[in-house]
Amino acid sequence: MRAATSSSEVKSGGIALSNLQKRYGSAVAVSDVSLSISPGEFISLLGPSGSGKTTTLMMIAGFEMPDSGQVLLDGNDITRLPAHRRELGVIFQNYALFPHMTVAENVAYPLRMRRMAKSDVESRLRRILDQVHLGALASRYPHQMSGGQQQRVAIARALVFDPPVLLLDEPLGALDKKLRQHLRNEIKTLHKEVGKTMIYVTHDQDEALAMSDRVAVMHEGRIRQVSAPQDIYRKPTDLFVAGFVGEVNLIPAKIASGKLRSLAGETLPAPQWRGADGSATLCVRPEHLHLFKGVAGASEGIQGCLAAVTFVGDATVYEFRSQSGLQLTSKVLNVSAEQKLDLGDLCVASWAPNDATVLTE
Ligand SMILES: Nc1ncnc2c1ncn2[C@@H]1O[C@H](COP(=O)(O)OP(=O)(O)OP(=O)(O)O)[C@@H](O)[C@H]1O
Repeated sequence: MRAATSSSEVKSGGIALSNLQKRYGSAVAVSDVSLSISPGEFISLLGPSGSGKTTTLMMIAGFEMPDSGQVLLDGNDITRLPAHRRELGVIFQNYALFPHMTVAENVAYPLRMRRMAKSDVESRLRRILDQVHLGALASRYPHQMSGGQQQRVAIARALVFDPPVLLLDEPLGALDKKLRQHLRNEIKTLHKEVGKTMIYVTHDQDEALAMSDRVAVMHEGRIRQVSAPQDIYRKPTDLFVAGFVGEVNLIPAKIASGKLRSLAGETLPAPQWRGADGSATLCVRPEHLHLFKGVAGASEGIQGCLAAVTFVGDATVYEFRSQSGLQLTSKVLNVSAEQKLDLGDLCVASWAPNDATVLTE
């Protein structure tokens, strides 16, 4: 028999979005978004400004109604349910704490709204404040705390009523870089501890890659790819994703008889190609592109010369210009002080076949 719980049924936090569509006037903000999120998963919606991330999150939260499509929570259609009846935790960039309430009062607010018994409020409050390391600051007011501490209060307030899903809209956007990094680790740890489904909106690719089980990359209202962070970076399936996440060299190519050639006719190292002949773009990350000095006549790769060398601390960035005018970037970690290439050196740019991704439109 299932253990007795509070009034509502226990929810496990699985979310399914099915063909969600939202327009503002004639502008399409979200177009045909479908996504299945497992209970306990940490998923990021990543994309540039205006790509539809917040609108998607707001439709899950119930603050926006889709024009068509469905939002399911644990298999139940909640598309038309008002936000306050969805019982999902929501955290915004600007904390939205009540300035005249202490930390404890802010965090306890959702429980008081639900008319929870005072003793239960106290025990829940103590537990959640400990979890976000705010136990010692319970009687402070928001203006007496740093931005990072205020954001922790907002997280505690969203978690205190034990929602199955936490929706976070750029929660670290207002903080400086060091604090962002610190808090993203804290949120990740908290995610492991509480095991809630977390849906995290960000335009910061490092944040999305570092925190998520999966990343959904959005562009112009559509999801372009949903994959584990490693696959988003190593195996982009879409030109927008390849260019948006990390740095990449994009080399226009032609495929003939399964072989890839640059437009200047050079043979390009690439994984075995089994698709149709035609045009393609070969993607190779700067850290995978190697420059070999003076090997004119090499059987694979692109010939050219070194156009710029930039020392960036942990690495050196080499700008290479091919004989046909292509500009490519190679990044080499500075493991020794030795620099093997000089400006103007003739060299061949090449890479391991499996480090390249071939994309066709
Ligand atoms: N209330 C609104 N009225 C009119 N247009 C809107 C409204 N909300 C969003 N939009 C438009 O819908 C599109 C998607 O906006 P959305 O806020 O979802 O993008 P986003 O990816 O979250 O961007 P950002 O990172 O800048 O917040 C944008 O073109 C935006 O201008």
